[in-house]
Order: sequence, then structure tokens, then C-alpha cells
Amino acid sequence: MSTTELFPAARVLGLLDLTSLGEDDTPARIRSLCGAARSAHGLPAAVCIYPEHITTAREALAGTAVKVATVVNFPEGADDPQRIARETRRAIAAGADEIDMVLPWRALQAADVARARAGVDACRAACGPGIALKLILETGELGTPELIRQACELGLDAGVDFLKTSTGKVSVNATPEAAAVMLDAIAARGGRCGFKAAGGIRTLADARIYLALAQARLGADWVDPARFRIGASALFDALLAELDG
Ligand SMILES: O=C[C@H](O)COP(=O)(O)O
Repeated sequence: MSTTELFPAARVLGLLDLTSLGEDDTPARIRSLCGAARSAHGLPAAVCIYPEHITTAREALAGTAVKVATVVNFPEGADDPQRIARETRRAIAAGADEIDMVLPWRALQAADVARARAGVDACRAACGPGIALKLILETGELGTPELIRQACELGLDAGVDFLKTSTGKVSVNATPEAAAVMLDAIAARGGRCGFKAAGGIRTLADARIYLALAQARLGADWVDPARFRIGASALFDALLAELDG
């Protein structure tokens, strides 16, 4: 079966974190994004927006099952655990269901594993068991498969809910090579952690590359919104175009 048949546009839509992380986003833009999310073809898994727009998104999505995801320590990936905890608590108080936190990846690059881990632990503690934590590794900046694997192990040890590739704000974002390393790490721990490909994914063909990689390593049943997401700001229009025929 081809990836087009395995992963039709309607299925991809249900796995989408519909993203708007523009510096100039306004409440009107977020309302419009959430209005579009209520498409006749089905709902995305989540919208992903800056923390200042959580309330707007919550209101605009009321009555739907679409989760409100937001970003913390974004996009820089700083290494201040207290700031990370504070941002996380505020986002949850404002109504976020899911937190996409950037790993203090420079600390990891500098071999300060404890500092990087402290940031993730702070976010995990602030999330508690009820809020999904997606750890953004910024794989394009980590660079080597060894460092990407080390970042995966750090996140898995800390009990994050998803490993996510990228912020979309650096020159190298999601790549199939980085995704393969991440999916291998997730599979080696029994597939309990999810995976989110994000950053530079613009077409259905791009999305299907990551879906196929995940299915090959973790199985067809594993690929559902509880464990697999595509984060993208530019894919939605391509999906609707396909669904509209
Ligand atoms: O967190 C998700 C990414 O920011 C989305 O990146 P993108 O704008 O390249 O689709």
C-alpha cells in the first residue's frame, strides 16, 4: 500500500498540531486560525500558539475536542529551571492542555547534562500528570545523531510525553534522519513516549515521510493522536485543498 493510501489527508488532519507562532500574531489571527480548525473535514489534534493567546484559543475552540498547546522556553532553549517552571505554571493557569518546551540544548551541547535535565524536570513537575509535555530537542542545532540520541534519553528518563524535533525557528528543522534516531529511542523504551515532527513541514508528502517512519518502527496501531503529531504552520491549507478535491 502506498503512503497516500495509508495516510489519507483526513487522517493526517487528525494528527495535526495546527500552529501559529508568529511574533506578530494577534487575537484576531488566533480566532481566525481556530475558526478554520473547525473544518467540515474534521478537527486537528491541537492548535499550538504563544502563551499570550491561550485564552483566545480556549474561547474560540470551546465545545470542540481540539487541545490548546503552547510553547515554553521558546524558541531559545535557555537553561533557567525556575523560569521554565514559572512559564509552565502560567500557561496551565491560562488554560493550556499541552506544553511544548524547548530543551536547554546548549547546556547539553556543553556536556552540562544536569543543567539540561533540571529544566526538563522543572517543566515536568509543573505539568504534573495531567498536562502533556512535548520536549522540543532542536535536533538541527544538536547536529550529531549521538547528541540527538542523548537528548532523547534525557527526555525519556524525565518522563516526557512526546519527543518533538524542532521549533521551526532555526535553519535546520525536522529531518527524516533526526526523526529516525528519535523513533529508535522511543521504540527501544517500548513506545510509551510519543513523537512530534515539526518545523518546515509544508506538504502532505513531507508529512507522510514521518508517518511512514513512525509506522515502520512502532507499528500501525501506534500512530494515533495520543502518540504521533505533526506540528506545522503551513500544512493545513494543503490538507484542505486535498480534502476539498
Ligand atoms: O512548533 C512547531 C513549529 O514551530 C512549526 O514550524 P513551521 O512554522 O515551520 O511549520
